[in-house]
Amino acid sequence: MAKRLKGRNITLHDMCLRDGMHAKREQISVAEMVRIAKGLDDAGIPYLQCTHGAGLGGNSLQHGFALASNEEYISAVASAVKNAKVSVLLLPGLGTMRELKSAYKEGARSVHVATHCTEADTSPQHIACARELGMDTTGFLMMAHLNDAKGLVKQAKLMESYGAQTVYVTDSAGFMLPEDVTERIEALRDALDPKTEIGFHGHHNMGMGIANSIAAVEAGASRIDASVAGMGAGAGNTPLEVFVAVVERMGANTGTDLFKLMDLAEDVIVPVMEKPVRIDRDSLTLGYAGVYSTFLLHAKRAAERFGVPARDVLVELGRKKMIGGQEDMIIDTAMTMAKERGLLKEKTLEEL
Ligand SMILES: C[C@H](O)CC(=O)C(=O)O
Ligand SMILES: [Mn+2]
Repeated sequence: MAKRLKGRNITLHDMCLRDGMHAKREQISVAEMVRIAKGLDDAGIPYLQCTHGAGLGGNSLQHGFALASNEEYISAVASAVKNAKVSVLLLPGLGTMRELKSAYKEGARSVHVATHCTEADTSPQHIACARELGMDTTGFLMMAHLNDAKGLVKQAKLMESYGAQTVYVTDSAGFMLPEDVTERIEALRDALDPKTEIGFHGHHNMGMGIANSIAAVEAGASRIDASVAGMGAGAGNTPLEVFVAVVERMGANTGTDLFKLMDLAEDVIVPVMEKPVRIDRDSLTLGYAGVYSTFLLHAKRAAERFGVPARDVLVELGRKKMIGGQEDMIIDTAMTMAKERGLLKEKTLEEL
């Protein structure tokens, strides 16, 4: 039987030093970042993302404070790697063009400019600025399950018109099933310029990270985000070394060294994790209910504070279709639920 991905080239983008920051409550040290980045570089990973979990401008009360500034992380990692390109995440509004220029100065050469899947029109200045700097520029449509294929095409075309060289379908909630991915990526592939690359960023909350990324490649994506050992928000990103093993068996080329990646996962990244990044009751709920993976630890904290099960809070956040940037609504939701359940007395509410 012919190998389904025979001859396909896949460009991998590792996320463990950016999405993985969510799983570590932003507490990865510069030394740990450098060690992991060297390992990724040595294993042939072409792009690795490294910033605060929420990207440039992410250090804040809302999103938490990292152990170092983005500039410190980027500069240390960029000078430690030989071949890999260092990338950053930028959510327009949280990160600014000033911060993008500063990241470039420290050595960042690629950027994911990220917007909600219906709000590409908040990104033209940041995409144009990245192109002026000569960066590899991606438009990154988050929570893509909340827009249908036709709607996503409209948003992707906007990003392409602003100068994005790649447009990503981003399954921030780990909600999608392979057919959802196929439909969206095929629609983008049909509508965008053949020179524009298409990417897919998956979360493993429903155990679909590998299957969804394969569906994306089969439908025309050439760039895949993943994390060695899966270190990322929720149940983590598509586990990179597992993806490499599977697609190699299917005949694709990633240009990476699988055994080096396995060793890096086992010997370096897993020991750095605070808790195992895995599918458990709460991370599975993220996927099932369609909730932004980044909300997991915020929801667990709010649930504990107000005595409501985290799963109930997450289901409610999914029902309300809360999106990135609405982190304060997690506390509001948990508090309202506690009040409705008679767990909060008015006096206690005032004290809060
Ligand atoms: C800020 C988010 O963590 C971006 C991301 O990785 C996603 O939406 O998924
Ligand atoms: Mn993510």
